[in-house]
Amino acid sequence: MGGITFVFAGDFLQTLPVMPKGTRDDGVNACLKSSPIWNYVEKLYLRTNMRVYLCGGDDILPAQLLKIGNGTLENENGYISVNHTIGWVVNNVEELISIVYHDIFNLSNKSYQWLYERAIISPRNVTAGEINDIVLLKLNGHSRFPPHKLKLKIGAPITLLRNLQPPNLCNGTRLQIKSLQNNTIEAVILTGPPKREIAFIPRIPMIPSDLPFSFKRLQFPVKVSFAIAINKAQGQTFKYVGVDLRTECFLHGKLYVSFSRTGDPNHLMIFISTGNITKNIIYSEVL
Ligand SMILES: Nc1ncnc2c1ncn2[C@@H]1O[C@H](COP(=O)(O)OP(=O)(O)OP(=O)(O)O)[C@@H](O)[C@H]1O
Repeated sequence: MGGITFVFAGDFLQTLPVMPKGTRDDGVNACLKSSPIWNYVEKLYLRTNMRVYLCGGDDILPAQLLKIGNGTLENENGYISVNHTIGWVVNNVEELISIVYHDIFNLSNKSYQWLYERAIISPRNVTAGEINDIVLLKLNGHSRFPPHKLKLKIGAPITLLRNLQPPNLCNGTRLQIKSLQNNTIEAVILTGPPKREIAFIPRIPMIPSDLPFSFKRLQFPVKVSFAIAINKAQGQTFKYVGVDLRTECFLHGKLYVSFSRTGDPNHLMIFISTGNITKNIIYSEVL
């Protein structure tokens, strides 16, 4: 390797690289562990769960999370039963929203921190989108753009979908809308070192990647983010988290990622459409 030292950081309990329409083998093959260089990597381990430690938690939650990640908390059908050592099971999606976004009608009176420290996470973009629509309806004001295009309201959190101006404005950066113009969104950055800085987001040419033919549209590269997909939540830390399990986690590591975004089980609310039992898929070959 020409004497250059590379440092890789990762957690194989978490989701694998996303391979569009990929099989289990495709995901596993894209993982660093499948690379020929893996045998030459010196492994170092970080064993303290800092999220839980900072919340003053004991060893119960970290141990439970590791069991979920390693698949040792499962019963024989690959399902696990969720109890208060992990989080609190709520009765429906409305309850999930009203606990995580308590008093959302008053958003304009809440601090910037209030929005920054909470999120609902969901296995699929479409279910996250449904929750965003429900929460947006609770906010005062009208959507500035025609609803079939993009529903946005002042005060709502948004996530950038493109690298606009690294390092401040990257794919995944969260912001809060301050004002909406026809061709720009004024927003305050919620995440990372530039938090609290004001940014102006323009419409940019975007080419949809999920269609069999390609065309360009001038669009705002943003998505409302009261609720986000689990893959977008990976790497993030929140104080209050709602996990929407109306649909099951369908790939390796998704359940572990969703349950490990906060350090306090009393701040983790979970809605499971099948009671308190949910699927936990683990690919043992990447552990
Ligand atoms: N040594 C530390 N001292 C204080 N806080 C820390 C330390 N390490 C991590 N944290 C805090 O713990 C939280 C998780 O840290 P970080 O995101 O770096 O961990 P991670 O292993 O990448 O997590 P994950 O992969 O699960 O997303 C963050 O809020 C971070 O600020």
